[in-house]
Amino acid sequence: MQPTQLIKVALPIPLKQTFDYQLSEKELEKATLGARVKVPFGNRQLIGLIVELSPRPSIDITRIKPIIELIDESPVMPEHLILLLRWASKYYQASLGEALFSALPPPFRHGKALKQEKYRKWQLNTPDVTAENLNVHLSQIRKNAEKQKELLTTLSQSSDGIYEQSLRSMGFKLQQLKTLKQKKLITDNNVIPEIEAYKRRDSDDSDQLLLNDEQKQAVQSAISGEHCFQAYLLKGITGSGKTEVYLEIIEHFLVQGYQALVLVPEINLTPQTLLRFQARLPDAKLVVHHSGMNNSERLEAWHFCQTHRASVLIGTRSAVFYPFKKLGCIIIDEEHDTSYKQQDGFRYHARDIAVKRAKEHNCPVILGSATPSLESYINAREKKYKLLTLNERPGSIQLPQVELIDIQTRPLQAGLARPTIKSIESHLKNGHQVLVFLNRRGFAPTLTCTECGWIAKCNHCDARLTYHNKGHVLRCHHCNYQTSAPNHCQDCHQSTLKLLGQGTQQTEAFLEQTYPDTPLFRIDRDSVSGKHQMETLYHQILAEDAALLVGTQMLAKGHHFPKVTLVVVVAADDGLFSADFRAEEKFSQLLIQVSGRAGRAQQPGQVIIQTRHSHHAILQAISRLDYDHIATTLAHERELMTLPPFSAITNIRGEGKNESDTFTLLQNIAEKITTGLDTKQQRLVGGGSISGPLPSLLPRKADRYRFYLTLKTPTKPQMQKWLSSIQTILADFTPNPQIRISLDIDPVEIG
Ligand SMILES: Nc1ncnc2c1ncn2[C@@H]1O[C@H](COP(=O)(O)OP(=O)(O)OP(=O)(O)O)[C@@H](O)[C@H]1O
Ligand SMILES: [Zn+2]
Repeated sequence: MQPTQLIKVALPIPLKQTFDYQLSEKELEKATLGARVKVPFGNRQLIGLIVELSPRPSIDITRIKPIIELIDESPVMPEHLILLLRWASKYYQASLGEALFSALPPPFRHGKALKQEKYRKWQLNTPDVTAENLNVHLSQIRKNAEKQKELLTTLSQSSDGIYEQSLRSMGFKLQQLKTLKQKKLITDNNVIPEIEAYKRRDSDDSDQLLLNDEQKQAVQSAISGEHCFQAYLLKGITGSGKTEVYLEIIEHFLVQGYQALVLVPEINLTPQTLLRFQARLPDAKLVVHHSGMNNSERLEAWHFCQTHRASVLIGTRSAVFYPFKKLGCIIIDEEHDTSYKQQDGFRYHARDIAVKRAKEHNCPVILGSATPSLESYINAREKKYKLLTLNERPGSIQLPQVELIDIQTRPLQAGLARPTIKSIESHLKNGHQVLVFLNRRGFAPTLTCTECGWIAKCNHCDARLTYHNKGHVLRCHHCNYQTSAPNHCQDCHQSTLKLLGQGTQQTEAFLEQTYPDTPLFRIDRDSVSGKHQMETLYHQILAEDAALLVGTQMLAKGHHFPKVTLVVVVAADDGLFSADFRAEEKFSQLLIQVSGRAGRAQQPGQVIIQTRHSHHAILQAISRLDYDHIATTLAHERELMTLPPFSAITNIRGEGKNESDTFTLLQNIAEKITTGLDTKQQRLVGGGSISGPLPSLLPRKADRYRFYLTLKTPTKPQMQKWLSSIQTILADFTPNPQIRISLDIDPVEIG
């Protein structure tokens, strides 16, 4: 066997290496990088991706097994994407195979064949067969094979071939094509259908808004670099028209024949967003990617991007891995949103990958937000990203007035203070809409006994059970355990049970009772399932005048409800005090986003934030909607404590059924890592430190105990060096099926 008949294959398994297989000569002719193969692996058969042709063998050549089948004759994944995922799998310490296969649409993972006929063109086998000598060849075809003759004649009339799809719609069969090919009369090749160039529309079109000066300036800066890499942070207050800026930038690149990738958090990929893009870019071939799509939709979207038949892809996190022919720009909307971080399996950060990707494609990337992540904030401050700012809302629209109402000593009704209720009343009376925000579903988060202090807790998690009035049940929001709600205390058996705290159902019940004639819409994960329902609700809300909207962040982020003039935050303090060093950042981002839903059209907006800590500096700054102050303060604190972005961290998580075994395993890993650091390595990793094991924020979830270790180094490259040197240490801990160890690089959440 020649080494040239070998390939390296990445398999969707946690093992980090790639595997050698051999091909027959015939297979070798057809094999390409990025094509799939079916291979034997132990006593299983797996689908893998070819990541190297003719490599040097990594094991004794006689032990290399042949593949079972070559599935594709053209790549399902282009080379540039394989390179990107190779980098990402290294950075995030995942196996290359797992990274590649998590990027591919699911049907590809299961070995489904790539549909080629749409793109296959057939023509005469020139120069042997031509229109001039056609009769000679026709006479070689069997007399009664009329269809074959007709097919050959048809092909002779087209100089550059005919798509297989067109031939089939003319009534020709695949078998006839194959027979003529066997006779060497015709040939086929895969071609990419041309797409029409995008045409800029007249600027007097009604869908196109006249940008204000700030917007114009932002667009100008972002397109001035033309086609070369530059990251921009578009910091624009809520309702300042960031989307219009994105659209203008995208159009600039479409006109030049480029494609655009737009990443949005799951919650923002609403039909309104799509309509807005379609209305503004009517000639753009738009495709979407989100978790609710079925397999064939995903496959089609993938094909369309790969062949440049789609010019704009709007998608959630994993859209960052779509193949593009000619990528012109990347937009990351609400770049601070933590849903860009994948929280299990291949734990990548789509924002960071997108920036890397823009570098590879040599194109600009625009990160937009009213409340940028501290990472991007600092990158802009250090001039790594160019800062573009929008400080005003277009037209004469003002930012809302924010008022803090201290509820420490006030009587509350269903969590609402008297002045809050009064304001709600006055906005409703004026025919406006009120959005009541409460980041907790269910009726009440705690059921307790007033006699003995018993609290209803989940049997499987370290968490309280939430009472849901629908069905009179207690439910765990972490593992979905559910039980019917007791009428007596489970400890002292007295009927002295009491519900504490508010969830959306309780606020809904109270408001429904108080304003029986006002339409009320509750929007949370229990009441709204799926995009269509949200879409219907959205239209109903738009059609109403005075109305009450009660909901969780599902309602509070990214939406544009023009009639909402009052936003009420029922309980602001959840999340202000937490062991998570990012808690204050996330808290401020959410509250400023929620506040930004008020007064987005002509009517001025008002925001009421109820809190028990109205003097807290963060809440004070939120009430001025002064995110800059918050970001600067938090950045200063992080710098003092050398926390990210002023250092790099990695969490090594352990999850197991037995608490002490899990703890001990992590402790042993920590010890091994510490003793493994000789002085030279110490220098290399900049005196990196390791802490823990500590219990996760939720120490037990679904009967598994969770601990984590934290590695910290001054910089990301140092972290990368350290991680590659401790790989063998981690691999040495024989995989214990009872305990799962995973690495989370640049984590956004503690456990
Ligand atoms: N130049 C403009 N002239 C008039 N209206 C505009 C202009 N730019 C944007 N708008 C309108 O302002 C509203 C808010 O714009 P958009 O949704 O783009 O803001 P945003 O910055 O993305 O807001 P958020 O971050 O709060 O989601 C929209 O209704 C939009 O049509
Ligand atoms: Zn639970």
